[in-house]
Amino acid sequence: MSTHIDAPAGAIADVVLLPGDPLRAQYIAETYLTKPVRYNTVRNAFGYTGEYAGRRISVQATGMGIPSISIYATELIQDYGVQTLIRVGTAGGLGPDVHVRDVVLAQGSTTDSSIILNTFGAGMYFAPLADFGLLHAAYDLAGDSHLPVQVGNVLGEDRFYNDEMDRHKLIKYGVLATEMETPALYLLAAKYHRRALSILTVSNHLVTGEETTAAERQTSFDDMIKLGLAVAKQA
Ligand SMILES: O=P(O)(O)O[C@H]1O[C@H](CO)[C@@H](O)[C@H]1O
Ligand SMILES: O=c1cc[nH]c(=O)[nH]1
Repeated sequence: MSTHIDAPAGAIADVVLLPGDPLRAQYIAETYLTKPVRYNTVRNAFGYTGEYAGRRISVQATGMGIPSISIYATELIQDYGVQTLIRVGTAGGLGPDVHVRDVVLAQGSTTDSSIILNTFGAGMYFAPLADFGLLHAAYDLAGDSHLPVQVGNVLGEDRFYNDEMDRHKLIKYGVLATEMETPALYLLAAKYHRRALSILTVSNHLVTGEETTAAERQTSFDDMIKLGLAVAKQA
């Protein structure tokens, strides 16, 4: 076991889907995996391993924000040897061409977090990027299933409530959507030479105020989850 994951060695697959919400982890495991076994309940950050189309896959809840996903991603990599990490999360729309229920593939992640500064020191602005192979596979698989996706830069924010940030400048520079974990996931993947991708569903729009109903949210979550599983199956 590791500090935050109470699973024996070998209980976690080499590819893991990472939702923030533990109940989304449970939903993915119970809806899509055959023979799912829950390997973690520490802090209710549920983790499951099962099979999807013959491929062994795990699903681990990460909680919200960079500190929380950093704990789970680091332990999955260091203590359980996980090679491929695919976040399946929600995001707030920013760009004018982004709408609720859209699926966004995070090619890169801009951030106001100090993790880049704390890793590289002043004057070096490392760009956290998705693994190109996973991104390419996700884009192709989405096309195969006629699921429109947007690909680009997302904001990985330190705060959910932040009325001091000028997001309009970021929108002018093409940032599509905002969420709270991707820069840490991509940074850790780079550090440990692992593969990572964030697939996001737009649940609300910060500029237009567009919202989803619970039923619509569920459908678009399913599109994202199925895409994440299809990418994981190939990984
Ligand atoms: O839906 P999840 O995966 O938790 O992701 C988004 O939702 C949370 C905020 O409500 C943050 O974790 C953000 O990144
Ligand atoms: O971080 C997030 C996630 C969903 N919606 C937002 O507005 N922000």
